[in-house]
Amino acid sequence: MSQRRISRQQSFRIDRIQAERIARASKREAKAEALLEGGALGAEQRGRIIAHYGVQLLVEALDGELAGQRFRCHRRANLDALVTGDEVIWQPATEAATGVITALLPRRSVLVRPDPYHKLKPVAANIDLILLIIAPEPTPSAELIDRYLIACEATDIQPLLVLNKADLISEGNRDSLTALLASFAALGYDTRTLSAHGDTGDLASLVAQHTVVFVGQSGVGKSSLINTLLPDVAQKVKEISTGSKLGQHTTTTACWFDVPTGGALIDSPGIREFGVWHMNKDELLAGFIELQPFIGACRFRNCAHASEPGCAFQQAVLDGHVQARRLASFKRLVSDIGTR
Ligand SMILES: Nc1nc2c(ncn2[C@@H]2O[C@H](COP(=O)(O)OP(=O)(O)OP(=O)(O)O)[C@@H](O)[C@H]2O)c(=O)[nH]1
Ligand SMILES: [Zn+2]
Repeated sequence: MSQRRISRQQSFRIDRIQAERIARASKREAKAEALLEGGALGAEQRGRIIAHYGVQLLVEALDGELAGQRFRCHRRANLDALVTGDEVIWQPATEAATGVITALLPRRSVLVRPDPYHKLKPVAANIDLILLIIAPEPTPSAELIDRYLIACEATDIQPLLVLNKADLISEGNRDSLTALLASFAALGYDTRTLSAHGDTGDLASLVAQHTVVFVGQSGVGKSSLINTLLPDVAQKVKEISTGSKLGQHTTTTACWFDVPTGGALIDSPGIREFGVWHMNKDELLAGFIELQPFIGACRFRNCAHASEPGCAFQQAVLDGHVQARRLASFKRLVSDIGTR
């Protein structure tokens, strides 16, 4: 992936948008402080961020008599960025279905992506399973899968590699697809083969036990899988991504969907692109889990893992501990960031 270069004109635009954002932020925080000073708020309790509505956040109450109900909330000034999936402390206000968020509870995981200034911004929190979807068509690229997995490793969220469109497996592609899945299974990644249009295997029960996101390249069947598993949700995601109901602010922010059978889905166009974002050299290396035991074992400290004598990575390939394709992929990704 190449970093986007920002033209002068674009950068003025970004500065203006940023200034507007700051102005809006101080306004919404002033509102939260006014509500807090007013003193007419209900008891502090736990809630979860479900979506962003422009300056307000939609919070679902997690405890007590309000559990399951949703409240449009302002946020205190001193809070860090809040994202969908965050668990928070909030207080209901006197106006119906509104409230104030006063604290962010610790995150179990967070997905981040770079903003136009290359600063990493959180986009969703507390996800515990990434469903990385591939399919016979579009033809899967092992290197693209590597990149998604690197991004997963950087988040500490468990990935599951799912080959969708099993009905399109034929004599012509069976061996290569089987080998592809096996090569990632050999690294320790869990895999599934299923079909959004047919047998979805244990996907429903997996989703029911987790907070999941679906990622993968365009056309692999993410929408179809969501549609098969959660028909109501698929429709809502569509409305959000076209911005038809909730306004333009929601087009890039993630939304939380409770799954009727348990578990939840967080989805947005931005999240679906997860994994093709910028990564630095340390993250790249950390993302190749099978290389970890060999880090620091090369003879030369600045080893490029090419043809140097005493390269532990090359030796690991010769010894059958590391796949040659994966080492080549790692080196290509490192050289890509070096030339940007
Ligand atoms: N044969 C077959 N086709 C499928 C299956 N799942 C999805 N498709 C088809 O693949 C195409 C793309 O599916 P989508 O669900 O739109 O893919 P997506 O990953 O959501 O694509 P983006 O929205 O572009 O990210 C559609 O024509 C689907 O009908 C499947 O299991 N079998
Ligand atoms: Zn080396």
